[in-house]
Amino acid sequence: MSLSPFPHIDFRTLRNYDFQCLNKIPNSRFDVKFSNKFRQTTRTITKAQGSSCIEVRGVEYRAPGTHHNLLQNINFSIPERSLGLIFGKSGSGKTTLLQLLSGLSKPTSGTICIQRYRSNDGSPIEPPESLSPNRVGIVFQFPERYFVADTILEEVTFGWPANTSREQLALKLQNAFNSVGLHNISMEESPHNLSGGYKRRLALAIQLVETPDLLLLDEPLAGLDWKARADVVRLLKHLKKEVTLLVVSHDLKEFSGLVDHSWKMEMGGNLREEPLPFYK
Ligand SMILES: Nc1ncnc2c1ncn2[C@@H]1O[C@H](COP(=O)(O)OP(=O)(O)OP(=O)(O)O)[C@@H](O)[C@H]1O
Repeated sequence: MSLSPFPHIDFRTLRNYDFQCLNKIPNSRFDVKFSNKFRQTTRTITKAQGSSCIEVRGVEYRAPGTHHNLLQNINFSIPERSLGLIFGKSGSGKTTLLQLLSGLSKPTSGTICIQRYRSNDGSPIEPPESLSPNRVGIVFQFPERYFVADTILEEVTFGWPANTSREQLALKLQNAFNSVGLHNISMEESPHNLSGGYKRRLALAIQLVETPDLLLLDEPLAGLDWKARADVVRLLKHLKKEVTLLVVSHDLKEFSGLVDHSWKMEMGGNLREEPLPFYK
């Protein structure tokens, strides 16, 4: 029996997301889905977005072959290089939303715009630059279940285009591994032999080699012991200086020190802004 929560997705190809369906609009800023009011909605968003990395407006989702929406009129935005957290009961629709944001499924209506406003050296980009689809990374819940290779090197480079130069690859790997504190481990080791916390670091590194501007994380602390949890939280605190993070988690206390914006997903798929409870 497959453990995958997404049995329809071939995880072997996931790192080469097929986003072509999302690039229909020239200069579209990675607009996913367009209701009949698409043009009007897009104009409104352009005015409103300031320096947000992601703008979600009026997004609804109904799974194919079903009759009710799993997500209802979702609206939110996240500024660049900040950490947003979505919490809420099991079954409320959090993972479904991440799937839409990552392009794995398409909204029934509404728009999702992901843009970057600064270049890597921090200077502003004018006008805002469209993100190519591979600028969004996603780390699924229990990502280690989907490790497929015998060595860490193969795991990280799985699915990379054959024409990537060795120099390019080495540089990207070095940066990603430094970011997650994996620089001291052997690339020849099996990913399955790593500790729980190091497996999560590797899953993050796999996404970071692509240098995404937006990284989505589904329950990044699930199944880890207290030490590994603290480790991952520290790591994310460091990472949000480089990349915009959107985390789905039940672990509010652990994240309370690093969350910039938070939303609660209500049962039935309604998202509303809600500060985290205060923890001493
Ligand atoms: N393809 C689908 N067809 C019908 N219903 C679906 C489909 N995918 C998800 N659902 C339903 O949508 C609801 C939201 O699921 P989702 O996994 O997004 O919730 P969640 O908030 O992430 O839950 P958890 O915290 O347990 O991961 C659930 O009731 C689920 O059964």
